[in-house]
Amino acid sequence: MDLFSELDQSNQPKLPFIISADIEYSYLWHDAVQAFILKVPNGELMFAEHFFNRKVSDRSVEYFQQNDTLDWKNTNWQQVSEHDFAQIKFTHINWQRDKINMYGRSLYLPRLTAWYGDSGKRYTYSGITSKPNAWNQGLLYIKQKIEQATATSFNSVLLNWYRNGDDHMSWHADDEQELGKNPVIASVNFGQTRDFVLRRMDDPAKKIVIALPHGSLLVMRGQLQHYWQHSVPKRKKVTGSRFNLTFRYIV
Ligand SMILES: O=C(O)CCC(=O)C(=O)O
Ligand SMILES: [Fe+2]
Repeated sequence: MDLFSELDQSNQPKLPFIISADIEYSYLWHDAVQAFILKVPNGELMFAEHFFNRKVSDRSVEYFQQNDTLDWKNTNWQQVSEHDFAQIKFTHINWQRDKINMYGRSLYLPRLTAWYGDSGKRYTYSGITSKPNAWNQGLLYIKQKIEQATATSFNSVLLNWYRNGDDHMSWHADDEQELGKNPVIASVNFGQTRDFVLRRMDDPAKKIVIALPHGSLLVMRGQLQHYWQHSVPKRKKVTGSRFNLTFRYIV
């Protein structure tokens, strides 16, 4: 019996990801930050399942939805009409219902979005170029915690609000030029748990599925955006809201 290998394993929690059998990977548990570091071909992920405590996480869900019109706890946001939504003034977050052009038709994105960042930075996502909203206290609090844990500085954040399991994000890579060559992207999650799925660009059957719960942090880094795509698929059984914040550094 190899006593020492057994000791090592007993210290290391099991990685809570579903990984296709033909992906070569290795991981370690980083006790100081209570996070897994996963190395996959052409990239690295860091995952802290309980990065923000319950109090901060619950408060964030409230903070993002506070508004002058509707009781956020009892609102089915998916059913608020375009007209009604446009009348609502959110207290902290300037939520948008963005439209994109697809094959000459204008369609709503299947989620709400907001972009915050240092002034003077322009950013393009889903073909939309926008100017950032100015930082507020809540977002700066979250940013500062993420910067400490990742030893990285960020100057912008894209917020996504998935109102229920119908809202989703299609396959893409965060490979916009303004993010630089090998960006560090830190993704923070509040509200309903949703699956985040990665797949190899050269072999889309190779997948990694990560359930991202309330208060979790997932960091993507290395060459990942050049070799892997990611998505947030529909989940019919999910009825409530999920908020995702991806912190980025715009060059
Ligand atoms: O909601 C998520 O977990 C992913 C968001 C994302 O991929 C993005 O904003 O680029
Ligand atoms: Fe992305």
